[in-house]
Formats: sequence, structure tokens, C-alpha cells
Amino acid sequence: MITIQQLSKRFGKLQVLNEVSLALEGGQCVALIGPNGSGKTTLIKAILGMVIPQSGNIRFKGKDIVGEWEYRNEIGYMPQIGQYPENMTIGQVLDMMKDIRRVPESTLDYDLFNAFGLGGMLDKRMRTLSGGTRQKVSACLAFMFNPEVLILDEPTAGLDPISTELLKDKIIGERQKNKLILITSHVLSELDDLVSEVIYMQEGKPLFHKTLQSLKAETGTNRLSSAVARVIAIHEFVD
Ligand SMILES: Nc1ncnc2c1ncn2[C@@H]1O[C@H](COP(=O)(O)OP(=O)(O)OP(=O)(O)O)[C@@H](O)[C@H]1O
Repeated sequence: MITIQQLSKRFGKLQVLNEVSLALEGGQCVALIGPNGSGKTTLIKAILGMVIPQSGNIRFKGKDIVGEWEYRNEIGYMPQIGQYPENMTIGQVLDMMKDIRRVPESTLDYDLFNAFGLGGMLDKRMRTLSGGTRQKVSACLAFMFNPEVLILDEPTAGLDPISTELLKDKIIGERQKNKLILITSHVLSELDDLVSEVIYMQEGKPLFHKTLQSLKAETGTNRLSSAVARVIAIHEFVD
């Protein structure tokens, strides 16, 4: 569904993405993990057309994304920190997004809106929200328009344990509908029962892209965190 070829991005002298090539398919939940500053968010923003690479290309369903914007309607994006007009209420933000997208009300997905109880907070202004409630608004918006692809950047950061479980259930349900889900998190234990593939970024390049099954089989461990640690140790030993 998304193919990335030889993608490179520099910010000044800093090489943030270094000839990244990846293929991401529907029906997969892909964990994009790696140390701080390894280029995960930059890669996500390049897919969304928010960061312009120096070289390489990204194809969405076979079509180069350069100069395109409609493909973004097929992607639900949950940023690390959602930026909203701070004086608007939750209800106004939701209405504004619905106005922009102009899709029939009957196609909207209110699962997370209902699960998070956002209906009881519609009059709260964005600037008054706790970090976790802001995350809930972002999650609700990412899923609301029923996109084929979900890109979730640290989606559970700041969410309480019950809300985290609600979001995880939703992610599992959407993956079963053959959607592509790309998710970054530093809490690997949270990804264990969610993901089918793992991409480990290091210094702007994927160190590996493996299925969870092969990662576990290769390392003889059932936990994602130990499996990743073992693969990194093997790579460091070989280098
Ligand atoms: N707009 C920008 N201008 C300059 N440097 C940037 C910009 N955006 C990101 N960077 C730098 O690029 C590098 C990669 O950042 P990025 O946010 O992609 O990393 P990350 O892997 O998502 O990190 P984290 O795990 O901390 O979220 C960092 O050194 C960051 O400071």
C-alpha cells in the first residue's frame, strides 16, 4: 500500500533519513521503533507530505505522493502532540474537521468518541484539556473518518490504562478490516499483542524490518522487548 524507495532527508547538516526503503501492506500493524532522534517522526511526516525529502520517493497505492494531497484523506494521523485552535471547544474542533472532510455522517466512526466519553465534554475548550484528554481527541479524529491507513505516533502517551486498552482494542479491530496501521511507541510491552511487523530505526535507517513471528522465532523469545534487544545485540556483535 505504501512503498518507500531510497528516501533521504537532511535538516541542515544533520542526515535524519538515510536512503530508507520500505514496503508497508494492508492488514499489517507495523511497529516503528528505535532510539530518540532516529528519524521515526520524520519518516511519518514524509509519508504524510509534511516533510519534503531531498531524494527518493514514496508511493501510496502505486502513485507517487509528490504534488498529491487527496491520498491524505485515506490516512488517519495521530500526532505525538496534537495542535488545535486552543480557544475552540472539543465539539467545535470535531465539527470543523467534519466540515472540512464533507463525508456523510453515516460513514463516521464514533467508537472511540463513545468509548472515551467525549460526548460529555463537548463544551470544554482545548486549552483547558489534560494531556490525556487531548490525546483522546486526537485518537477520535484519527479513526473517525474510517481511513484505510492509520499512522499513530506514540498514541498511548499520557493515556490512562483503561483508555490505553480501549485504544488497543480499536487498533486490533481496524487491523482485522485489512487496514494498514503504523505505530510508534517507546513502550514495547504495549506493542506485544498489537503488531505483526517491526521496523527498528537506527541513525536514519531501518536496522531491520521483520515479522513479529520471525523475530520471535529467531531470538527464541516471546516478548517483543527481549526479541528486539537480542537482534540489536547480534547486529552490534557482527558490526
Ligand atoms: N524541523 C526540523 N528541523 C531541524 N531538525 C529536525 C527537525 N525535525 C526533526 N529534526 C531532527 O531530526 C532528528 C530526528 O527527529 P525525529 O523526530 O524524526 O526522531 P524520532 O525517532 O521520532 O525521535 P523520538 O523517539 O524522540 O520521537 C532529531 O535529531 C531532530 O532534532
